[in-house]
Amino acid sequence: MSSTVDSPISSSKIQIHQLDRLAPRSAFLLFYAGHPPHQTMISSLSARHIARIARQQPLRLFSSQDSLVVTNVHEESGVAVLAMNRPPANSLSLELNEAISTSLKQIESNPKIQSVILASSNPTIFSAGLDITELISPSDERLPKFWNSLQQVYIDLYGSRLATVAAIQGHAPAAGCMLALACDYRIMHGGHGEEHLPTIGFNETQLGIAAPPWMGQLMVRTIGFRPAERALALGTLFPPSEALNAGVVDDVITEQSSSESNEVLKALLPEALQSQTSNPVMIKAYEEAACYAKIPPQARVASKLVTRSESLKEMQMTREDDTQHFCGFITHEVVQKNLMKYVEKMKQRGKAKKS
Ligand SMILES: CCCCCCCCCCC/C=C/C(=O)SCCNC(=O)CCNC(=O)[C@H](O)C(C)(C)COP(=O)(O)OP(=O)(O)OC[C@H]1O[C@@H](n2cnc3c(N)ncnc32)[C@H](O)[C@@H]1OP(=O)(O)O
Repeated sequence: MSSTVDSPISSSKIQIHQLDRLAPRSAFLLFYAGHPPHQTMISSLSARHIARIARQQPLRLFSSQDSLVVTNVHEESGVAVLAMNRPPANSLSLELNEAISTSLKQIESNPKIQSVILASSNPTIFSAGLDITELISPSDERLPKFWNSLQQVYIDLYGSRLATVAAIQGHAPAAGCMLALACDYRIMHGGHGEEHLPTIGFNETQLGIAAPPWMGQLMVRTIGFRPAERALALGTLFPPSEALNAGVVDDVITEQSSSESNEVLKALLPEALQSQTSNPVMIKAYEEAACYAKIPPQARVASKLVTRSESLKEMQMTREDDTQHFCGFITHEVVQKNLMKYVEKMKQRGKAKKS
């Protein structure tokens, strides 16, 4: 038996072939069909259940509005998109970190996909870094779990078999910058006039904290020792042109979106990102991702291992110590005071903006 299900969240159609007999592979089947996956919800439905609903009515696996991450794959070009979707600022909570790792692994499990674009459904913020509320008066149980989930995102992104391209539409401070630096290629939007320039960098010292060694070293490996040493100490947030000059990003796109939407992007982007089909950062990110996807994968992955395996090994070896340092540091009284002050300032700024 074969039936087709109209997906409410993308224009793609899912072919369901003899789904009743594919119980253990149902999530895979949906994923291969190009449907944005959401592991929790998919795994909570049995294949038999899905098949029954599929015969009767359009299948709504999840709503893109309440997914922390939205994904889609375009097998023809070998490119996928993984977009963070946690309003208002894509700040990294335990759950968002886990969703990024899970979705990346799901994309990796499709042998037809060679590249992934890491993007944001927010057109002005790539990611605001760690969710600062995770750091204030944290519980003893959640804090190490939270940090572990961030380490895991780094390991998964930096060590991915996929070519990873960061489409940085807007701000990317601290751990938001880490996500971008863990990718293979970074494209940043040049901003809309001098007053609305997005920035990228490790601003931790401005919050009274310091980037952990693996994050700091990521900047060192990207822009070189001396510039990184200075940027880390000062907590520099680079506007686009400075980020390009320093080598924090590989490309800056200053042109405005055109009115014509790009046909490939229409097929590639998840519904939550359909407004970005004429966005020059996305267009460039797709071109770059497709370019990587054409390189013989074994050779591409081997070359990535040459530059990344040592630091990944080091990360694995020091991971537990890193978690202990982090928890000790964050729960220190002085650090807690600094963080509270910072959040207070952030809230005041938000209020002033709204009034
Ligand atoms: C020896 C070893 C020791 C190891 C020790 C380790 C120590 C820890 C290392 C941690 C490493 C990583 C750290 C981080 O990532 S910390 C987070 C850093 N991020 C920031 O500082 C960004 C703060 N946000 C901003 O500057 C702006 O919001 C931004 C430029 C991103 C966007 O500005 P915009 O004007 O467009 O938007 P708003 O400011 O109005 O923000 C919208 C709403 O989002 C909320 N928000 C923003 N950022 C965060 C955040 N990071 N966490 C939680 N919430 C955030 C903001 O409050 C607004 O909310 P409301 O709409 O409710 O007002």
